[in-house]
Amino acid sequence: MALCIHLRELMQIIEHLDENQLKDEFFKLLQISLWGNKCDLSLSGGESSSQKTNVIHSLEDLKPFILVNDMEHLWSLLSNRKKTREKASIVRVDIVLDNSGFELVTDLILVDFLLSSNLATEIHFYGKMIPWFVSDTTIHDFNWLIEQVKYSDHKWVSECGANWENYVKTGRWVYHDHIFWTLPHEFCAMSQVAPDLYAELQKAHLILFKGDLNYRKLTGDRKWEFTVPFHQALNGFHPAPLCSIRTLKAEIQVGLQPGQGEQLTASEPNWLTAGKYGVFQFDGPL
Ligand SMILES: O=P(O)(O)OC[C@@]1(O)O[C@H](CO)[C@@H](O)[C@@H]1O
Repeated sequence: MALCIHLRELMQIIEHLDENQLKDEFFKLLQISLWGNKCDLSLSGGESSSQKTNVIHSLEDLKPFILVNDMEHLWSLLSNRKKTREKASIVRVDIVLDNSGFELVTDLILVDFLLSSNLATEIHFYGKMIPWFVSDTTIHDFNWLIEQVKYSDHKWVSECGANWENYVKTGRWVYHDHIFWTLPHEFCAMSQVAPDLYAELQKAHLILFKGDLNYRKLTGDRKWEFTVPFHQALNGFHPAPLCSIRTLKAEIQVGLQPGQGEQLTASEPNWLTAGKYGVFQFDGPL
């Protein structure tokens, strides 16, 4: 609820924000979406992991836990495109969703902001046809959430839901299903196994991959050295510029500075799996 209210407050002033203020807000909403990925039933042992404190107030404290931070690349890509594009041209951001519930709210708020700030003109979502893990987003969860938000008793929250419904109706938000997301393939096999999906992703100007499972599939779930470049670990999967937004819950991480992984292992043996650390890891030309 607090996030929807934050978004509505932002909408009131968005036209008056200068470049730096807009960038600050973008970075805030990116981080909220990152930490939204902490809310995962696999970490809470099935207990509800809804957000009880307002995450907006914790962002500064959480910054040291971002191990790779390519948020600047995302800003450069989208803000340059906004400056140079023709008026009627499309800027498409695709988002490969992860958990439903709180994480999905943070994702919808982020992409609503992208449209409202004209950093993007169209958002394409990818959910799962069947959940891989219990909390994975399906079309049912996506529609249900929009409906719940729309019928909130709080006027501003319900306005958010009404806007989201309208985005879907007018085609500014497009939801895609594809069986590939619940097949056992790593993403570098997509162009062979699901060329239609790969071609769809190629239409994006930026693809956001949410969560740990998507990171594992992006990097082929291999035991890479921590310093291997992200680009290399993607193993030829480059449909469009992309960014993983992920808290670490599995024993895999690439693109770190020399010694960074070893230092963390020495001080916090479970740093790879506890969901305490996060990354914004970008690959692509700017
Ligand atoms: O993709 P998510 O939701 O961020 O994480 C799901 C996940 O934590 O569950 C598994 C363990 O049960 C992990 O390997 C896996 O990555």
